[in-house]
Amino acid sequence: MSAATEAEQSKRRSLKPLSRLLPYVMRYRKLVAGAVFFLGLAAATTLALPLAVRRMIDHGFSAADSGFINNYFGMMAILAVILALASAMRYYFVITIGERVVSDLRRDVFAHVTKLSPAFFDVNQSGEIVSRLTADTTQIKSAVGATASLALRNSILCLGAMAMMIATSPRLSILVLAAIPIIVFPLVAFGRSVRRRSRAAQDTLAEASAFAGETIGAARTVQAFNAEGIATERYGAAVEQAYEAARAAIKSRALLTGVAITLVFGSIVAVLWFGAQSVLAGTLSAGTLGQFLLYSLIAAGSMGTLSEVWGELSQASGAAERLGELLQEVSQVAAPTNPVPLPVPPLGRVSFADVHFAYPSSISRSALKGLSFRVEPGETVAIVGPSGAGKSTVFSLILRFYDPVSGTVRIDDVDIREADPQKVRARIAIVPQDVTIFAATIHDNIAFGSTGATRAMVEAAAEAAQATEFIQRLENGFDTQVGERGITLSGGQRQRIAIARALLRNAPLLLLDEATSALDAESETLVQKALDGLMKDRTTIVIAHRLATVLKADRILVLDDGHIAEEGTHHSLIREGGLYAKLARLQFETGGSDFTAPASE
Ligand SMILES: Nc1ncnc2c1ncn2[C@@H]1O[C@H](COP(=O)(O)OP(=O)(O)OP(=O)(O)O)[C@@H](O)[C@H]1O
Repeated sequence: MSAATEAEQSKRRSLKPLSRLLPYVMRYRKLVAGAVFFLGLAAATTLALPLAVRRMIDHGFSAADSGFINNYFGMMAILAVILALASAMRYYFVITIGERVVSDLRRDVFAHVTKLSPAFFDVNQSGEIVSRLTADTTQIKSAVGATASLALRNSILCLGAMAMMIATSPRLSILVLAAIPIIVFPLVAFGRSVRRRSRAAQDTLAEASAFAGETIGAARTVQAFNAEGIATERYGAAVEQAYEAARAAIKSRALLTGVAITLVFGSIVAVLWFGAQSVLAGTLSAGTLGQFLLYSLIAAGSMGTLSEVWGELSQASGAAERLGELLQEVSQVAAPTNPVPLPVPPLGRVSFADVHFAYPSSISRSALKGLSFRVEPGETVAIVGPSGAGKSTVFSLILRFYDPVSGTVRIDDVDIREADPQKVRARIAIVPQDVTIFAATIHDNIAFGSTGATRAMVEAAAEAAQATEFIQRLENGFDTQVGERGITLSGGQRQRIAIARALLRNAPLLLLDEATSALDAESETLVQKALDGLMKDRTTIVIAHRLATVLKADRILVLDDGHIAEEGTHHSLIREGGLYAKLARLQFETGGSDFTAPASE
């Protein structure tokens, strides 16, 4: 085993990460107090039962003593009722704590993750994060609730039963103590192998699940390529592998159970044999032996449970550690302690001053190389340039998804690194190329990001975005539920929803990434009209793909390899005969409507 995996193993075995959960648990002191009280009561009642049994055996069953026997049976019945009540209450408190803590944890992790900068999402898969949010928290739920209470109950029972064993018969207890190492050592060794194998089984299953998630998410593509068979085969093979891994784990576990029972009961039988000899010799009463037997059964049973619980707790500890890492992740674009306020009313001015930038995930390749430009309030500026020139990167920096390596990005004359990112983004409306539609109603999709928007405002935005007509034709109008990722809407409809969303936000600065996919003439006209309404009276920076858009712009910035290669109007740039003229010529020659596609040459 390599040093790294060994370190990882010992880490996995440590339960320390579970202490991270303590503050969550301690928020609910009353629940914890209730759980501990009933846990103690149930354990004490269980430990009291064998005492009653001994008195009964020793007293013997003779008809003359029916009153005495009745008393004892009455007491046992009362103990049973207390045990039942205490167990029910313990269950209620313990499980409620688990559910409560995990709900809080899920909310906290989600809130934290959604605030992390895009640099985090460049290197972390969303599927994995979601799995942490669901699978890891579920593991913690059982750990904090049921498993922790099992561990505590059985620890109390085990210690209590052992103490009672010593009190009952010190001589027999010494024999039991001598047997413990014989039982424990093989079990610990076996337990390790079981854990290793269960871990392997879990990992294989996680891989199979990831594949299933990806394939089901892309069901359309899979069917279009007739790849259902291959996908099923691959999934089948992965599931089979997970089965084999699980079977290996089950085998070791079965063996562990067999060995454990043999050792534990073998030892008990041996100890009892000695006990029986003592009873025969008259040095021990039969009742005491019975009492001892019951305590050793309780101790053995609770030890068995503890060994199982240990495995579950160490799994939960791994989950707590992963979630802890996620919670410790620091956003790279946090707000400064004393943010500089942005001027009121907003101006709508943007400037880049000698901005150099490389994505954190590919730091050696500069995406922007000394970019400088200025966009004045109310201006419409088009950015054009070959694919990969850095156009989308400009938008990402304006939105402060990333910070420049050097140079300054200013909005309304304030360096956005010194402002609160939320305040900066509140001044920006964006219509991206790939519109994100959520699985919600049309109304909620338009109102997304505009808290407090009234129904009338949403409808007015839809009207201005030329969307009312198609929305009204939907089954439930604005209350129609759209499918995941807006799958039930056409491309043009999705764009108009995005435009309505941006209109409703009513921000002074509009970032528009024109869609490259061609719409039919009617949709195109509607989208164009909607956009004209949106761009009116605000500063607009548009990544332009259409001639109509560049013709309308006050100014065109031609971006090439992370810097501004040319600047001017359509006509002046054509006259210059540089990169823009080449891009435009290619467009006319091919008759296409996309400016950026012809990147080569
Ligand atoms: N998240 C990212 N992580 C690492 N590199 C990136 C990331 N996004 C873009 N890049 C790289 O940065 C450079 C500029 O990309 P950008 O997306 O800004 O180009 P673009 O001009 O918008 O291109 P297109 O017209 O094709 O969308 C490219 O070389 C690209 O590979």
